[in-house]
Amino acid sequence: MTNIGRIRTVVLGSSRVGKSAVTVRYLTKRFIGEYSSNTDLLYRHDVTFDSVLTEVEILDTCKCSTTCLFDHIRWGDAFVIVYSVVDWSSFIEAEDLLDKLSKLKLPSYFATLLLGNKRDLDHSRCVAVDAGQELSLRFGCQFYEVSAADNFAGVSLAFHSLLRETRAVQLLRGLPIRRKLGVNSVSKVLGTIFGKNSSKRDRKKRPSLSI
Ligand SMILES: Nc1nc2c(ncn2[C@@H]2O[C@H](COP(=O)(O)OP(=O)(O)OP(=O)(O)O)[C@@H](O)[C@H]2O)c(=O)[nH]1
Repeated sequence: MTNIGRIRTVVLGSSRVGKSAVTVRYLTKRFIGEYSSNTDLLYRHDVTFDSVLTEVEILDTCKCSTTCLFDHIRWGDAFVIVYSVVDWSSFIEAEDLLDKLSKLKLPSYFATLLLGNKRDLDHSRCVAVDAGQELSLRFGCQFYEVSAADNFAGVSLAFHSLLRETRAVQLLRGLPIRRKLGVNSVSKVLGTIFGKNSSKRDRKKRPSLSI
């Protein structure tokens, strides 16, 4: 099994949208109704998927200043932006967070998941699924709607999907930069190898082996 290192995940969003609920649901499979915490909490756990062991750190944030938000953005490789489907203002805040993220970090350095929580409260819903989908398309991030209260599978699927993408982003960033060859350059290289493009003068210069 290969260990490719660490993924730092930050869970952001308005207060009371269920940031702690989704984090704890993902980590323990349990739903705990009330969390009394007014500080950020850092969790660590190891995940194995596709036979690769990865150390995952998850920072469950609480409301913080702009400076502290910038620190979180700098720190993270993966971001879960949570809103509640029954709270329109939390959706607006999610949009604002996505905007800040896209302005402060290069796309090759992170992956993002937009997570609409509390879908079990469908009767009081004020954020349509389409609105979430459109927002995620605008910012090129993943999108899931879940209920931390009702369902472990959805939360788990959403986190795993984000972690997979983050790992891919990290792997891509680790690749050596190669000079990109355009179509013309490729045909030129092939022509040089097979001698099709070379002029008469060039042909004379080509090394030849006489026995
Ligand atoms: N119905 C329903 N309630 C939920 C769900 N997830 C969380 N809650 C409830 O929403 C409230 C807030 O949940 P938290 O997980 O503490 O939310 P938070 O975003 O971490 O809140 P802060 O730490 O205050 O920012 C609690 O009463 C939870 O029981 C859900 O999926 N469905």
